[in-house]
Amino acid sequence: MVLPEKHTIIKAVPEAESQLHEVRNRGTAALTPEWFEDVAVNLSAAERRAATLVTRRSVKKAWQAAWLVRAITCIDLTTLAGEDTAGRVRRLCAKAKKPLSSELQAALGLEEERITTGAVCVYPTMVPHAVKALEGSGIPVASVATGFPAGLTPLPQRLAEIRYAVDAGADEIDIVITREHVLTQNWPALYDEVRAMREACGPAHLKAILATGDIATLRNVYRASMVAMQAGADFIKTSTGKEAVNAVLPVGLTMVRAIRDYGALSGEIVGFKPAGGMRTAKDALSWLILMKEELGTAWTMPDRFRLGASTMLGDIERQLEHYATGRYSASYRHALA
Ligand SMILES: O=C[C@H](O)COP(=O)(O)O
Repeated sequence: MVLPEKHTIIKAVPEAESQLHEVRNRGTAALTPEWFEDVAVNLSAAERRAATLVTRRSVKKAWQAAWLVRAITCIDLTTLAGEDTAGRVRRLCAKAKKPLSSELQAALGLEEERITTGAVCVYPTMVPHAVKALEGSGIPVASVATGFPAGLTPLPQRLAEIRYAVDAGADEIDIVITREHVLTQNWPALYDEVRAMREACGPAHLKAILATGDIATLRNVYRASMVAMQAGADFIKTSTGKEAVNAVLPVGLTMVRAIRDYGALSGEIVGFKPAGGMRTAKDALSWLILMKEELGTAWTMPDRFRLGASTMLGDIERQLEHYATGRYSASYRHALA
């Protein structure tokens, strides 16, 4: 069955190999506090804006299916568990290479399209397994590093961990920042730390995890976002998935406004990755709406937007299956992701 809206859905599939933005964020030559020290963030205004963004705009039918396909292409399919094994990583990579069954792709009119997730995200010692399993697929391997999730190991070890993951073949490094630097407003220390991490990454893209659930206020979130970007982060990311509060929209709104402001001041482009606690297709749609409304369509593509999630793909598959067949499949059929 080819749906009449086929073209709407096909347009959702980004060009192949577009996961990594070619142009890196150069950051600023030195910490520039004038860009953030006087900025205030109003919590209730951010909450109101985040709530109306997702209720005002509803995405239906073919458009919804299209957006869900786009969401898949932006997922950093993640496993960050103590019980990770080579086998588990290989299964995850197989899912990343083919997130939708051939039948479902055909039912959506996408049989000719190459649909993959945006990346696979793993712990450093799992990188070699992921690199091998994804060889030739063009899917980037992302590795967390720097003492993830707390980041409280000495800096030389954290930098060595980045180099280990890059040497093993990671294309992207998800670093965690020292939350204490934010809580004590020690912006020079945060800038220097992220700069050193960016150096250690070499050609690998750096995603800076701010662990926003740990840094108390939206003002801190805005400031930490600015400092990480000034230090050369290619992406800023909300959370590790291990904090008590992970990706939430008012925080995301604050971060994307910081990306917008930083872009206007520096001319540089930085991507955004909400991560942690996102489980449903509806979550994916909410974040895509936020990106489109605040930063425009270019920020709904995998080179500028990723969804860090270990389990969201399963619900997206179910919703797409419902769209294509009118029936919901049992969730156990989509157990892996
Ligand atoms: O970066 C990704 C997160 O660790 C995934 O969190 P999650 O398991 O809550 O989806």
